[in-house]
Amino acid sequence: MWRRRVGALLRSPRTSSSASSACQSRRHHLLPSEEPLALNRLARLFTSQAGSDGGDTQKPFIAFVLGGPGSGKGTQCTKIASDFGFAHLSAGDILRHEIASGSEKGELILEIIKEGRIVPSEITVELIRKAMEMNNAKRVLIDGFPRCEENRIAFERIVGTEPDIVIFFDCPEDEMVKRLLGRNQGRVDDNIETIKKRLKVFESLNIPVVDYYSSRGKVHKINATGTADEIFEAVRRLFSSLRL
Ligand SMILES: Nc1ncnc2c1ncn2[C@@H]1O[C@H](COP(=O)(O)OP(=O)(O)O)[C@@H](O)[C@H]1O
Ligand SMILES: Nc1ccn([C@H]2C[C@H](O)[C@@H](COP(=O)(O)OP(=O)(O)O)O2)c(=O)n1
Ligand SMILES: [Mg+2]
Repeated sequence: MWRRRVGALLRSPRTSSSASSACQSRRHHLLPSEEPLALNRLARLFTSQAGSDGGDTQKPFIAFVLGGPGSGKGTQCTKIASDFGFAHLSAGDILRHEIASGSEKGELILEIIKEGRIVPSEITVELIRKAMEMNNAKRVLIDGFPRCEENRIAFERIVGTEPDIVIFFDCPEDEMVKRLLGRNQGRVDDNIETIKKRLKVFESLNIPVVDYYSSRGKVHKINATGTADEIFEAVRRLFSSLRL
């Protein structure tokens, strides 16, 4: 079911009209023989223990996962996906996938990420929307999103819904810097100059989003110091208490 949906998505006018020219030409000339490859390539974007239920289009349970760069969002999301049957959509991974595609949009994204800035929300939200549509999971973690007020508003406008909960991993800055400098994933933004810019962006643009959701009673703050397993114990208690 969802493979048909993805096939349609790759051919859909919306996809081709919203894609940049380079991205568009790639999709227009996608040969039938290449389509399964493209579907598999796109499907690898997310890790889903929930698996797609192949047809239920009710609104999924959505958890936004926030925290500074290096606070452990990706590490904890992997554990949550595995233990609680969530699809893990990492906004950063989705953007890096677009970079890897060689599209014009990807080139723009790369320049922005190198400078530690935030990608225009229409780009990020459209990519997240497509990943959600392809996945069709009942439970979704959106990792590293929203990064700013514009992200939040664009999600509500384009996806048409709000998160059920927001997880905020609270980690001291020096610990985040230490973790990022030790991440060794070859990322263009894990150098001290860019890290400093990203931390400023986090304080100035991301924290106000946490405050917004706090005012609506949606934030669950987790102390993100200690080992990954120790932190996950608190995460496990939280998710076990949810009526999923
Ligand atoms: N509790 C922890 N203690 C020490 N290192 C951690 C911890 N959690 C994650 N890390 C490591 O820190 C780095 C950043 O973690 P990651 O999950 O990518 O954070 P984020 O997605 O918030 O940037 C990774 O190298 C990861 O292995
Ligand atoms: N909602 C988002 C998420 C990430 N980005 C950009 C800006 C971020 O510094 C980079 C990397 O994001 P990612 O979530 O992978 O970064 P960390 O895992 O927190 O280190 O991507 C964005 O512009 N908008
Ligand atoms: Mg991450």
